[in-house]
Amino acid sequence: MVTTENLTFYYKKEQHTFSFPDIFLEKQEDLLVLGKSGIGKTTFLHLLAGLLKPVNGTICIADTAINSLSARKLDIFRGQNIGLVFQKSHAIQSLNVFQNLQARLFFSKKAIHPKAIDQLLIELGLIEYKNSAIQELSVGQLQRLGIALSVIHNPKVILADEPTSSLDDENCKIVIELLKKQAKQTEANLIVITHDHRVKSFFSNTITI
Ligand SMILES: Nc1ncnc2c1ncn2[C@@H]1O[C@H](COP(=O)(O)OP(=O)(O)OP(=O)(O)O)[C@@H](O)[C@H]1O
Repeated sequence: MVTTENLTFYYKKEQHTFSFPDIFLEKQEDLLVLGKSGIGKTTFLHLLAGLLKPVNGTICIADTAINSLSARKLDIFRGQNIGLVFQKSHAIQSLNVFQNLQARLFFSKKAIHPKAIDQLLIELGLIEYKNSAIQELSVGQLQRLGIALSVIHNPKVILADEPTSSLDDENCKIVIELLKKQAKQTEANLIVITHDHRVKSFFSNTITI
């Protein structure tokens, strides 16, 4: 469950103040956040992820008011409960695909059955790249690895920032369907922010900021 109330934020006091609409997502509910370039979509996502602190308002994820947590507790909460998908995968270049997933699990302090990594790689069409170097992956494969890295620890919320903007139509569809499938399997909320209107048809719950 994800709720926000009266969220405002500014980068510097003398700069523009962002006011974001309240959201109320029940368990497993998806949300697509649309808005033109520069309007504050990434800022909103970073607030939801606890990477930025709101000036006013509250953010509640899985019954936890994340803006009231200390920096240390917030880091732990994020590591365990939030999956972040970026436009480009943030994989560690010196590790292979499997090692990246192991590292992600290590940092989230969550244990899963070793076979669960293989299962996820099968679902994301990456099993044959399990021992590949990151540099050997295509853009679509890298984006699918980004999804694997964001869901391997079974987060309560998956937050995706422009996950499709560098992808062709076919990979755009694959990535959105995989995100939705993974969210469903782990009973997570999925929040996608984008200005890519191709994504609109996949979501019934949409807000524009
Ligand atoms: N760290 C920062 N310091 C100061 N201003 C910032 C910072 N990050 C973003 N901004 C400004 O805040 C505004 C909103 O940025 P944000 O990235 O949230 O927009 P966006 O809607 O995600 O844009 P896009 O769709 O182009 O990625 C922009 O004007 C941007 O220049």
